Amino acid sequence: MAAETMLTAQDDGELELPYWLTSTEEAANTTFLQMVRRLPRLLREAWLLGWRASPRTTTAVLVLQVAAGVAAAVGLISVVGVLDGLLLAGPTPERVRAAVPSLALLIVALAARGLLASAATAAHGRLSPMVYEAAEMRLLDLTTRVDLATFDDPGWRDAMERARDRGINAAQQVVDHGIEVLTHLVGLAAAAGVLAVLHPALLPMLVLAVVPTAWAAVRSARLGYRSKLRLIAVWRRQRMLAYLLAAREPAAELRAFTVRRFLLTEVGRLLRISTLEEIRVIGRVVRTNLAGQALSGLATGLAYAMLFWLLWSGRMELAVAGAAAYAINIGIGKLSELAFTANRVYEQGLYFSDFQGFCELSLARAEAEPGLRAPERFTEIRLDRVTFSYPDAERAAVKDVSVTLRRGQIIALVGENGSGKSTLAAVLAGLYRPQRGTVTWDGVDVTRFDPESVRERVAVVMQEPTRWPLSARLNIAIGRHDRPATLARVRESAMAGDAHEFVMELPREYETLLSRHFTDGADLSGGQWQRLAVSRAFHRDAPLLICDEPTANLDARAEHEVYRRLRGLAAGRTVVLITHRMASVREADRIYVLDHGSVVEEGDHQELMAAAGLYAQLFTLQASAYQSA
Ligand SMILES: Nc1ncnc2c1ncn2[C@@H]1O[C@H](COP(=O)(O)OP(=O)(O)OP(=O)(O)O)[C@@H](O)[C@H]1O
Repeated sequence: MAAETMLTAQDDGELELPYWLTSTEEAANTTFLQMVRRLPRLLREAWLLGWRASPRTTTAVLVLQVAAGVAAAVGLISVVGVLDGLLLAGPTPERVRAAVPSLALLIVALAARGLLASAATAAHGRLSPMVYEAAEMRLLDLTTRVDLATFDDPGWRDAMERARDRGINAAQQVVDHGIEVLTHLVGLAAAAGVLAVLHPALLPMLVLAVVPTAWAAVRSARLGYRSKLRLIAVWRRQRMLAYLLAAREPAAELRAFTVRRFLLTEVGRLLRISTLEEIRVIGRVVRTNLAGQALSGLATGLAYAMLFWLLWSGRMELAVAGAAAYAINIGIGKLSELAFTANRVYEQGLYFSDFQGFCELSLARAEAEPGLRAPERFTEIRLDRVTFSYPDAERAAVKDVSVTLRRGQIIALVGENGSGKSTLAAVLAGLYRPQRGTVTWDGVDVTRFDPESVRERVAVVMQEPTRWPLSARLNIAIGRHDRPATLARVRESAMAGDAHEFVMELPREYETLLSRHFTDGADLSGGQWQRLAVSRAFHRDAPLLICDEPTANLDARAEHEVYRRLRGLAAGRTVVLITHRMASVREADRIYVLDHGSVVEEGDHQELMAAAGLYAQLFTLQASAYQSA
């Protein structure tokens, strides 16, 4: 059974996946030192990210956080002053008096730190969602800017999934933790400065105490990231299947084919794999952190032992030792916080690099936008020896095809399933760029036109039209969303597409929301959706209309109507028609017959019938089926 062979988790929890579920990406092999070296770049990127979202708020957060850090540092120095004063030799009132100025400074510093930290938190609270918004918008902008072929590239889709999955959040967190790192750095500088003044030998002890914790944190982050990298394809598939189990559209087929158990088993298997992997990783993370903490504890003990030795051997005064003990305590706290937040920056930086990687990849794949706009109308579109292959495909979907479309003509593309008709239509619509050959509009190569302007001259009725979760009116008007659409115009388009009648029967007529996912939403039948798609294409009012099986779901009357109107529309326009219904093709001005991506016959109906080739075969087969029925 397929489910049996799909995925297996070995006893030790290692992943064994089919080839299409493994990520080809190399795992993160960063070492601790590399992480430390990477930190300044990440902090700079965090700054840039915040700056792009809001320069004012980013500056405010930074200034306030650093000022709060400075106030905390002043507080620390004044505590040392207080201890110094209190632990002096001499009568108590004098010692108290000596400590008073430092105490006053401590109170002022604490109050200032409180105020500054609150203001910083408020500014930070504003900045964080702004960064999220900017990151999400950037991702969506780039996702929609790449050409359609990129969407068929599994590598790009994997990168997009990773960027979507954690990248946007990571962008926000890199900024959040990046700011905290700066604050802790200021605090640490104060503690280290105090210690260096009190006794320089104590400083390395401080560092020694924190290195193991930092190492453990970085190693844990890396373990987690590597495991996520390995699991990303598993999650993607699991989410896809979980969506199908919960979505409305496949609900009927799911029950009719009683595939519930089969799919549940698949989802369960995928979940099991990720659970096993996560349990395995968490075990290793806990062991790593335990080792880090034990070593840190040992080093802290050593720092205090050194302090006692300095005191015992008379190398340090009691007052100084008291202040040093306090500074060590604070310093270790600051260093731990710094290690923790720096590691958070590094950890999120790994996911953030997915976000950046995706942005770079998409920018490289973004369509070129030459300044020349496609002409409003054309007389002739010519495809000359065009070849197009999908990414990773072994065989070209369209091979060496030459086609000429003239204004006012109806051109039909026929052929068996998979012969390349839809792909050729997509090339005509400017959705795919051929790898070989040229497409010219009145002699000008389309690559010289802004691709968006080419597509503006084309209206397409897709094989599976998109069911936009919008009102019936907008589902038609979206065909020309850039122009104001009066209800009268929308109604006209609906009439042309034979959709007006059923729309008027909907509870709120043109304002009815066409989505069952919302209250009061309505759904349409397959044929009604198709008529709406035809209306949308009519509404687009473009010189080139491409209809990819526009009538597959239509009843005989509706089909007849659509073709009658299509013929009417062809005057002054060009219509490309893809259909398996040979009777609808008869009246086309020119028919191209495709087989395995190549044009094998062309001509009008009479010529092709006379040639007695593939077209005649397909036509006679259908005609005889009708006659015998
Ligand atoms: N997005 C895609 N990615 C990879 N290969 C694809 C993609 N779409 C189609 N193909 C492949 O390209 C070839 C031509 O497909 P196309 O959809 O153009 O055929 P068609 O003639 O329109 O078929 P049908 O009559 O079934 O609609 C097929 O072998 C198909 O497997």
